[in-house]
Amino acid sequence: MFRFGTPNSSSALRVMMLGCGELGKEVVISLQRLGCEVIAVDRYAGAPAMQVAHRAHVIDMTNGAALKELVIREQPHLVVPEIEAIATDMLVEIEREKLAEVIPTARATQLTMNREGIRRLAAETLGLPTSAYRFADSLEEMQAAIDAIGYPCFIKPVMSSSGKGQSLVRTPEEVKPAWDYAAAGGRVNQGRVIVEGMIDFDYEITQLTVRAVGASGHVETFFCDPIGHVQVKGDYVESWQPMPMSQKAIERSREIAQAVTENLGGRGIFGVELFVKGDEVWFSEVSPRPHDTGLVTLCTQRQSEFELHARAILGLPVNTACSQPGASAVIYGGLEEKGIAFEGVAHALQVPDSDLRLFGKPESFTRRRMGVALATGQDTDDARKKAKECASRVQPVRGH
Ligand SMILES: Nc1ncnc2c1ncn2[C@@H]1O[C@H](COP(=O)(O)OP(=O)(O)OP(=O)(O)O)[C@@H](O)[C@H]1O
Ligand SMILES: NCC(=O)N[C@@H]1O[C@H](COP(=O)([O-])[O-])[C@@H](O)[C@H]1O
Ligand SMILES: [Mg+2]
Repeated sequence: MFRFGTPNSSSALRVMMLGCGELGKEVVISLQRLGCEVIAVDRYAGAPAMQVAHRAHVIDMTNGAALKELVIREQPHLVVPEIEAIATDMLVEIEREKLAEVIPTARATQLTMNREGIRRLAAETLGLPTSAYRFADSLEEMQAAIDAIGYPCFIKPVMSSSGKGQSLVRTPEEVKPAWDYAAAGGRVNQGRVIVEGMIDFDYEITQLTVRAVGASGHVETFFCDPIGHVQVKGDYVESWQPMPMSQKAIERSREIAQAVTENLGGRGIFGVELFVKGDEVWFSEVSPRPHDTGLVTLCTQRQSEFELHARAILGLPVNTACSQPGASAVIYGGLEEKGIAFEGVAHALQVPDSDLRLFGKPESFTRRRMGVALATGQDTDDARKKAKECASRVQPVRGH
């Protein structure tokens, strides 16, 4: 389907990454290995994926005009969104005018950048089980929504990720602070929130689902083994694969993942977030791109989620097999500082079967993810212990 060429020549297969964090960095490395020419774009200079791309641009990706101008100038074959906060209406225009192919589809990026779009699609159009939910544009409306849904419930800005602006509200006293926090924490301040009833799950998983060209010559659906994870303040701190599940829960998870990803369409990997209690499964949300909890696949799968994404978008065959149990543990910055350093790296890698990724983000924040420890083991408990030990030995310190 695509002609593979030589980067920086007229035969190049050009891919533009919109968003250049740790997830994009690994996708870019995979694309580079397949000889693509990669153009990295983000809102700040020196972002992780920029450091491994052919060239980089710093623009406001929520500015549609700036985005289109850059696409016209760079003429990528593929545009690959890596974050939600992008002018997705412009991606629709770019797709319609055939300026580039948008991964997985412009509509998928539009629906998933806003919690309202994907929630209404999943619950109302596809009839999938989700938490109870309502949307609100003011504190008064939010209070009314909470009165209808009941405590405890989650408040989230409609546009946010990694738990930013998210609160768990248990009592009436916590309502106003949750509204204020949502207004401050949304990636694009819209002043609109979703109120979600709390699902009392046993555990939660990410069902990585790949839409790629299969042996039939058509796009088919492929599933990875489930990934278990632990979230703190709405952000993932630990993940492991494979997560043991009942056969029924696995089947239900895959049915839900298939329904959502088929509707979103296109090619690429999707991180379908699900809550599980016994054999019952609820849909939470979906990323039409690699998922942070899927960093674990760097040590567990024949082809990591990043390699799978690169292959799928390029029309190449994929293999979703998990070859060994493994785990990942996040390394946070722990300090507010530019150009930080990391101590204890050699000591960390003395943990048997461990590995590390240090993302190279130019600036550290206390709760910014700066790296991840990976480890394999006899089983996921063993791997989790090793990954956590490895992560704990890495000490972010002032760089000067
Ligand atoms: N309705 C809910 N019931 C129970 N737990 C929830 C609910 N909503 C969110 N959570 C908890 O908070 C976590 C983060 O929520 P969510 O995925 O919606 O946030 P996010 O900002 O999109 O995060 P990310 O971008 O990392 O996926 C969930 O993984 C889950 O642990
Ligand atoms: N849950 C979504 C997620 O993990 N996204 C990843 O975090 C980066 C932003 O990090 P930053 O906020 O540290 O710049 C994004 O670019 C992406 O790689
Ligand atoms: Mg999530």
